[in-house]
Amino acid sequence: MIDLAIARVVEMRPSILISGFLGAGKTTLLRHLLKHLKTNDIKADVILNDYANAMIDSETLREDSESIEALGASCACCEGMDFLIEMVIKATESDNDILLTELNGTADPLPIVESFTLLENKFKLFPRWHVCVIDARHFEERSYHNRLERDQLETASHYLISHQEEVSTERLANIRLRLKEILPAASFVTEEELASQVLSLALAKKKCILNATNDAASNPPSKSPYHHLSHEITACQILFPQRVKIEKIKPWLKSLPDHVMRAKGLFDLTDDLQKRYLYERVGKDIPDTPYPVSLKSTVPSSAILIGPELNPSQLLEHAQATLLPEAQLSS
Ligand SMILES: Nc1nc2c(ncn2[C@@H]2O[C@H](COP(=O)(O)OP(=O)(O)OP(=O)(O)O)[C@@H](O)[C@H]2O)c(=O)[nH]1
Repeated sequence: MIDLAIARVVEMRPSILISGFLGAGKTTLLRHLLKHLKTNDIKADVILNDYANAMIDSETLREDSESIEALGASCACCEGMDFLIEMVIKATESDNDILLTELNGTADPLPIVESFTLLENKFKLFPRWHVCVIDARHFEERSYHNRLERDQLETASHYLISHQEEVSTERLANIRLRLKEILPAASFVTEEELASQVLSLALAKKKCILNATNDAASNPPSKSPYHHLSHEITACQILFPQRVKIEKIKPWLKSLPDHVMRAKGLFDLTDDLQKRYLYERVGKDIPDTPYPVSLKSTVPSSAILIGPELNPSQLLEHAQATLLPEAQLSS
C-alpha cells in the first residue's frame, strides 16, 4: 500500500530500451519508431550508445529527432554507465514525450535495466520496455558469442526478429519456438506493431503515483557470468580527411579481415557532392545501397570497425592501401 504521507504525484514518461547484437537492426528499428512518432506529433529524446563514436548513427537519425545525445563510451553497461545516468537525468528536464535508448551491439542490458528500475524516482520513466532485436540469420549461431546474445534478450519485455526474409520458413519457425521457450512472458512484435504500441504509450503519458523514498542507488554490477564477453570486443576509428572514390569503398569493406564483426563508415565522396553516405558491413554482409546522410552533419568522414582484439595499425595500413592514402587513426 502507498504511504500517502510520503507519496507524491510525478509525471512519468515511457522509456524504450533497444538491445541486440552488432548489426541486428537496432538503429533501423529506432529510425522506424522515430518516424512513426514524429508523424503523430510525438517528440522523443534519443540516447545512442555506440563504440567509440555514436555520432555516425546519430547523423542518420537527425531528420527524425531533434533531441539526440550520443554516448560514445564503448559500453553503457559499465564504464559508460555514469554518463548514461547523467544523460537520462538531463533528459528528464525535457518536455518531450518519450525516451528511446539504443545500446551498443555488445552491451549487456541487465545493469541498465536494473539502474533504470532503482533510479525510477530520479529518471521518472514509466513504463519501461526493453525491446531486443534478434537477427534471424545469426541467432544462436554465433559460437563464442551466443551467451552474450542470450544475455541481451533475457530482460526483454518485447522482441522483434529482423532479416526474416533471409532465412527459411523452417528456421524462422524454430527461432520463434526457441524464443518462446527463453522468453515465455515477453511479447513477440513486428516493427509496425511495436511502432503503434509505442505511440499509444506516448499518447497515454500520464501521471503515476510514485513512492518518494528510494532515491539512492548505486550502479549494480551485472550478475551474468558471461558479462566479460561485452568487453572483449574492441573498436577502432579511422578518419578520412579527403573525399573517397565511391568504387573503392565496397572492395575495401569486402577485404577487411574476417574478425571485423561490424564496420560503419560515413563518407564524403569524390563523385557526389550533394550527400554523404553511410556504408556498412555486418559480419561479411554488405548492404547493396548506402544510406544517404545530410550534408549538414558535422561528423568527420570516418569509419568505425568493431571486433575482438583489432589491430588498429594494420587496419589503418589496409585503409591507406585500398581506400585513401591520407587515412589516419582517430586519437
Ligand atoms: N534485409 C534486411 N536488412 C535489415 C533489416 N534490419 C536492418 N537491416 C539492415 O542491416 C544493416 C544494419 O542495421 P542497423 O539498424 O544499423 O543495425 P544495428 O543493430 O543498429 O547495428 P550496430 O549499432 O552496429 O550494432 C543496415 O544496412 C540495415 O538497413 C531487416 O530486417 N532486413
